[in-house]
Amino acid sequence: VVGGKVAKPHSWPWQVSLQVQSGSSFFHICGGSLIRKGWVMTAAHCVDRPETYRVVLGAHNLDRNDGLEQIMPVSRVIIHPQWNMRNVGAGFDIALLQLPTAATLNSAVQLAVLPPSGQILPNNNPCYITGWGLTSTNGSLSNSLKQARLPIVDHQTCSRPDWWGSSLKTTLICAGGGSDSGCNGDSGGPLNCQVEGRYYVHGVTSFVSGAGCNTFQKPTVFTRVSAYIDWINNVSSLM
Ligand SMILES: CC(C)C[C@H](NC(=O)C(F)(F)F)C(=O)N[N@@+](C)(CC(=O)Nc1ccc(C(C)C)cc1)Cc1ccccc1
Repeated sequence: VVGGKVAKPHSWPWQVSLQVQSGSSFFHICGGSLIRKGWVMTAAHCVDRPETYRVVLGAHNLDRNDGLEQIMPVSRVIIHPQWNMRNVGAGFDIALLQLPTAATLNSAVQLAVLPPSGQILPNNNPCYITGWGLTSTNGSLSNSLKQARLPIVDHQTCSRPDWWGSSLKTTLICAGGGSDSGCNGDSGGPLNCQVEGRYYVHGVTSFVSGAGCNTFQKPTVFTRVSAYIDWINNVSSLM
């Protein structure tokens, strides 16, 4: 997250750190959201390669244990069947990770609330991106979870030629476009949008401009969760 601030610990209790094993240690590669006790939603591009993954629930500072973390291996990776890593622009950048056992819900670990199928938020709807991603375009990961306020940019604006252009699919959401943005390592994490006083996970962080994470008029782009509710329900009802 470029800009924004360090989040109050455990204030986004569905936020997950997706980590990959390298030798005897694990390192953060992406965010995710706990959507069922046994299921995490993330971006397909995060789990494109066959690696040994684990998820950390209830974390705040990835370098320090505060005793509220739950660490789980990933028992199954289900990538959207229409995802094509050679065509990120087509969308479908969403995947579900099955956990071997159900997470324990408590003050630090809660389920994300997903929006109704098909819901489209209005321009400027308040939303927050959260993640441990780079804090500047060529910078480093944050060890503490960060948040930045990224208001929704409606499709009409975001698909303008000097914004993301007409190829921007309606199954994607834009948010931000100013000095705050997502960045590498925030991928797969939630876009938390306030609707009538409650937070819903409306987006899965997908991409930013290759010219720089917080490039003017290139808002952070998210998979629109409300376009995939049926798929999510079908997959996460599997045992
Ligand atoms: C792996 C890609 C497909 C998605 C990756 N996503 C992220 O980093 C995210 F923002 F989600 F945290 C990304 O944007 N990667 N970049 C490598 C940029 C990138 O690949 N962006 C991009 C933009 C558009 C498209 C399609 C729509 C043409 C594909 C990739 C990050 C970057 C940005 C600035 C400087 C250096 C690195």
